[in-house]
Amino acid sequence: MLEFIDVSVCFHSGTADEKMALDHVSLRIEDGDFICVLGTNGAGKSTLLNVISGAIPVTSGKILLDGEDITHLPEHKRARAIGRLFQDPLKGTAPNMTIEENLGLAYSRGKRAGFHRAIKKKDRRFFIEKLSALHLGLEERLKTKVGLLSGGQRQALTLLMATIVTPKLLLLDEHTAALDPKTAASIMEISEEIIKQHQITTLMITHNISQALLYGNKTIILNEGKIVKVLEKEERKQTSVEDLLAMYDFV
Ligand SMILES: Nc1ncnc2c1ncn2[C@@H]1O[C@H](COP(=O)(O)OP(=O)(O)OP(=O)(O)O)[C@@H](O)[C@H]1O
Repeated sequence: MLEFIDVSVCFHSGTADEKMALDHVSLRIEDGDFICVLGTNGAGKSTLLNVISGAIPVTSGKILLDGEDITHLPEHKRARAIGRLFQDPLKGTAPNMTIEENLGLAYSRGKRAGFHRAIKKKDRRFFIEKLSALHLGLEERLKTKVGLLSGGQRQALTLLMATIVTPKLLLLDEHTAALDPKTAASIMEISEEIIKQHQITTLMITHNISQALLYGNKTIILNEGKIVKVLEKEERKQTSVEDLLAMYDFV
């Protein structure tokens, strides 16, 4: 379970550019929750994910993961428990390394031998099995350098890398936004399958309102650094895209 207790993030405090990107946010994310995060540009969505991953520090408040205070835990230490995907498919994989080397790195996350762990036959079989499940033919291309893959193939690989050791939390930051509609739909389908199969607690930022009501079990709406709405259960089922558009200005 992830808990935000009165978390604020203020950029350029005390200057003319002062910006309260998160404004006293309190939130409880239960194990297995799959939460879609909506909000206008600048609402604070990426900042929310950035403070969870440790990419930026909080100004005040606390973040607890499974009861442990991770507020000041460095990003690299949180990375063992938190998988993250960005809009840009080029982030998250090493282009000059092969598919199997990239998977090997992700697989050794949290293991003692770390970077230097050699890829064993058993690992290779496991990678082939995982890649086959993506239905992109990548299992035939273990020795291909990742820089040669298309955006969609690369995003699928990043998703696999982020989840090959099941994370406590998965953060998806508009991870299909840069892909063509067909590839985006396929990556979304693969994401949902992996999340469901391993019951991964997930936060997904999207600008697609119908997607935000369709996927996962909760939808939260951020505005000016505050959570202005949490939709779940019956209320979520009965909310339409038109309702949300009428309530909030998602420009
Ligand atoms: N590193 C930073 N330094 C200064 N200001 C920042 C920084 N990161 C974000 N901000 C500001 O904080 C506010 C929230 O930004 P954030 O990126 O979290 O919004 P967002 O909801 O993800 O927007 P978008 O949908 O455009 O990606 C914005 O006004 C932004 O300009």
